[in-house]
Amino acid sequence: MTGHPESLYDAVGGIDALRRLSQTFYQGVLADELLAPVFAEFTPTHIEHVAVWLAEVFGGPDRFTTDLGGHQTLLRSHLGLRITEEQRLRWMELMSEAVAKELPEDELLRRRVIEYFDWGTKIAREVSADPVGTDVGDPGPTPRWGWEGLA
Ligand code: HEM
Repeated sequence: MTGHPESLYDAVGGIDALRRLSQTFYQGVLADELLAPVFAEFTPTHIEHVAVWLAEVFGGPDRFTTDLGGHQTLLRSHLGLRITEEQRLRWMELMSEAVAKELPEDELLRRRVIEYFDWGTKIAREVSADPVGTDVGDPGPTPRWGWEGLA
């Protein structure tokens, strides 16, 4: 796309920007009374794992697939959480605030990133209704999200 780097990963500023985004987001989550209980098992590795996942989704290195178990592991992490729509919307609100704080002031870029989160949180919520240990099957490769949305 004219004037933009090819991938959303490069446009946001690479892994360091995604780490800052994830860090800021989790600060908000852990201070939030609706979401903090959902993240009772939180450990600081979450921050890095979310950044590595987002890097892959946005067209950067595929380290979540090669080192962290890939798409299936990501889905499994959400089993049993029983995420409500209210919690999903709060998640979106806190992530939107983190995007506004940490990502470049590029309207299209921010819109595409938020669209990904809206799509992804709906899947997380759906998966979370099934109990821990449910066979999630083969979900295929990690989804990729670009300037036109889902690739
Ligand atoms: C696009 C949306 C989402 C993405 C990209 C995402 C990403 C991730 C990743 C990468 C992990 C694994 C962390 C690790 O291995 O340490 C994880 C775990 C988790 N996610 Fe999400 N997530 C999303 C939506 C949500 C939503 C909507 C909720 C709840 C409101 C949620 C709650 C959790 C919790 C509680 C865990 C930790 C599970 C555990 O303790 O193992 N996620 N998520």
